[in-house]
Amino acid sequence: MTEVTRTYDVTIKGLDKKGSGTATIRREEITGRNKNLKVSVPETLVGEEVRVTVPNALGRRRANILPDEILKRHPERVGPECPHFELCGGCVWQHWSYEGQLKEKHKNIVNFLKDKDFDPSVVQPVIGMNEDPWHYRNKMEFTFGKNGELGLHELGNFRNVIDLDTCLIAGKNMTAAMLIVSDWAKKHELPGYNKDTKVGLMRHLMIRESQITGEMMVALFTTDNPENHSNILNELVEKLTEQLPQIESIMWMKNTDIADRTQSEDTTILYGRDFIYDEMSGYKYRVWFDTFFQTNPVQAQKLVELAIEMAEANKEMKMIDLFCGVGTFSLPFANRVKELAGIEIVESSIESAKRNARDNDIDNTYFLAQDARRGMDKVLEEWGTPDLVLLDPPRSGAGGKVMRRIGRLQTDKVVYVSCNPETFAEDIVWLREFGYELKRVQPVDLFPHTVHVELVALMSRMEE
Ligand SMILES: C[S@@+](CC[C@H](N)C(=O)[O-])C[C@H]1O[C@@H](n2cnc3c(N)ncnc32)[C@H](O)[C@@H]1O
Repeated sequence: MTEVTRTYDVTIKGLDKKGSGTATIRREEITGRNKNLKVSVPETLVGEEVRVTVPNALGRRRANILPDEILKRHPERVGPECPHFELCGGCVWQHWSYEGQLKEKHKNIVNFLKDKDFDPSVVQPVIGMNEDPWHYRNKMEFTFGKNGELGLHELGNFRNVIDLDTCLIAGKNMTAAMLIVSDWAKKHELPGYNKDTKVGLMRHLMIRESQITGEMMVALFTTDNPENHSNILNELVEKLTEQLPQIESIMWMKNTDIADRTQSEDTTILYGRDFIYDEMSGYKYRVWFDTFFQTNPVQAQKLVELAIEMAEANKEMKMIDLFCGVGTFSLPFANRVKELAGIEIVESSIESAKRNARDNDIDNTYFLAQDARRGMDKVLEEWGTPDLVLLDPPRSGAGGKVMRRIGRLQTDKVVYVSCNPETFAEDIVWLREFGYELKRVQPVDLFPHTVHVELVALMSRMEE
């Protein structure tokens, strides 16, 4: 029998890493043999019965398909708040009650730890944004579509852009700025960049907004020089600054690289300066367009407070802040310890960390721009041995070499801040080998309505 487009009713059995429901469909192929097709069904929940239409796809073993209909609803299913939810790839769990999302995030952490034989009872309930889990982001990157749309990528399709008129996770002023740029670009029929043909002018729009100082940055990423568009740029600057006087930086970036990233070969300041001031935990930071700065400041501040509490830092201690970025943890810690060494691979972040320390009258820090492993060797040689290590690696984790290096130091405590429970669980296996015990894991939800979760964990050296 020939395989054709067919509709199936399936039960969602689990969730994949992207937060989509998963199910298996047994179906007859052209050869007459029955084969399994694994389907990922976004916007569904475990236990739900859903109807899906599977397109004709011979020999395919996996498919990603939006549901036609939910036949049996999960009790925690809620109506999405955002009108763009169904198509927009920005947040994947708006159909799930916030409480349900937090329980799932907790369960994921517990499961990753169980897999590595850690005691899961040390995992505390996730600290969420229960009062208001919306408009939490201080940075957004929007994309221009090839037909002039401006918004976020379509769910499961990076070629298409959803033309947004609202975004419920972005700060409200950020949406207002996005709409001003969107109207301006459409009025002047500025062509969006086509990723296939590599032709077109407008690529990305980055907006930053400090929730404390209120300062905003608007950065346009394009394929051309601003001089070729000078007749329409004043209009944009006037509109933005009239309606949003808190904007302190408007920039035009030229980016002709094929990589689909917000990077700049040549930056032109159209208005104000090339950075904004932000604040976190009471410390002042300069934030450039390419600075890694925690995107949910309300919750990030909780991470910092938890790390301080777990570390029990005191003025006798020397500590290393590994993967320190611009110093989000370094500055508050530096005021509590004798000396702090920060290590980070991105040179501009280290320059920024040094400047942030100076701006905040902190003079007991030593910052080094180097990769974590070599940086540790150099710090130990030139600066000395720490009494405490704090690490906050990227999603890929710190890796065995770095973790063994930390383990060999035999500090009493290691505080690990993680944005990926899977790599966190893999990394801390190494510390266990060096005699450390997992004492406490406190998850914090920095990204409501997405699958991501952060955590702070305390590892202590076991008594001999
Ligand atoms: C999750 S961020 C944390 C930054 C900082 N702790 C904060 O909260 O702002 C991870 C940082 O690790 C840095 N990084 C990535 N790979 C690295 C490596 N191999 N060695 C050192 N730093 C690295 C990134 O540039 C980034 O700043």
